[in-house]
Amino acid sequence: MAKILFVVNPISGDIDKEELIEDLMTFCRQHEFPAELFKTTGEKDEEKLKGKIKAYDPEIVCAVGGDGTVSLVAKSVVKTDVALAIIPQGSGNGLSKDLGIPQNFDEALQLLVAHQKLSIDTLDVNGLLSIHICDMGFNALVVNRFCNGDTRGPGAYAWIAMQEFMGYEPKKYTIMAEGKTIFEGEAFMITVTNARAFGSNAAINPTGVINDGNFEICILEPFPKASSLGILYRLYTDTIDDSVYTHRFSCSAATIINHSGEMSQIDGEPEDLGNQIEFTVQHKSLKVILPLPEE
Ligand SMILES: Nc1ncnc2c1ncn2[C@@H]1O[C@H](COP(=O)(O)OP(=O)(O)OP(=O)(O)O)[C@@H](O)[C@H]1O
Repeated sequence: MAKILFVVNPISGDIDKEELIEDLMTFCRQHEFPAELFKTTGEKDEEKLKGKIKAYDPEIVCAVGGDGTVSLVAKSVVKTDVALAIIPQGSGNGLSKDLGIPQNFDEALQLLVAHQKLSIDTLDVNGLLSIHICDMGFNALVVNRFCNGDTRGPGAYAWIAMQEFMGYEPKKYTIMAEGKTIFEGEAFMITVTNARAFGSNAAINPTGVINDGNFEICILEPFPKASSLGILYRLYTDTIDDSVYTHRFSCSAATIINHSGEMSQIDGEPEDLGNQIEFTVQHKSLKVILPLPEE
């Protein structure tokens, strides 16, 4: 039976985890899975988790939290044989949705019994790992304010986005890939991703494939406020390519000059990536636990 380490974030998604931890342990006893628990504290979690994985030597490390918790586990198991499982308990749960992992607790837990393992691509961003979405511009600002605020949950994120939207000034970027400049100018946001959609289900990269050896750069140029609803509609109907304000470019390596030097975000966590940001795909570098293919 697979040896499992559960990594539980006690604060993610504003959800109390005590009862849930009981359920996890009962489930493992019922299925005779050897299992241990690692609770995050928000302080030196990566260092402590790596130590725990080395000592316990699990086959599966299961993230029980939001995108930040999933990212923490991914950093600890990337380029190893240890597989990442996800029980979504966050505000957005972006990667788990993109991977087709059930959002319901009991269904996600059942994946530990019957699943397939798939190796997916990740991104190296100035030496940091991105498993889902890295962006610069408007969303990064909202993520930054969300992470520094006191309130969690999807409502808090949407509230901050509404507050910031009206006054947001687009920033200047230069994007180079495959030996040429592919974009130079102002943008509302630049999203670099291997996946399809944000945790809100807004599909910024509707044709993204998570293990094809390429990632996409999605440019949302400045747009009149009157066009916002139209852009939102396109994001939620997989038709963002039809907008005159967007471009997508597929590549395996790129450099972005973020002229304003404003904060970026990687997988839901604010990051100061400086002015020059280098992206490289890490092909099939992360093993993930997924639902069995449909028959
Ligand atoms: N015990 C803790 N106390 C305070 N902060 C914590 C604790 N454990 C983890 N954190 C912080 O929680 C953040 C990660 O939260 P996570 O992304 O899992 O949930 P979320 O933000 O609610 O959901 P999502 O990312 O899906 O929107 C990290 O910033 C991490 O430092």
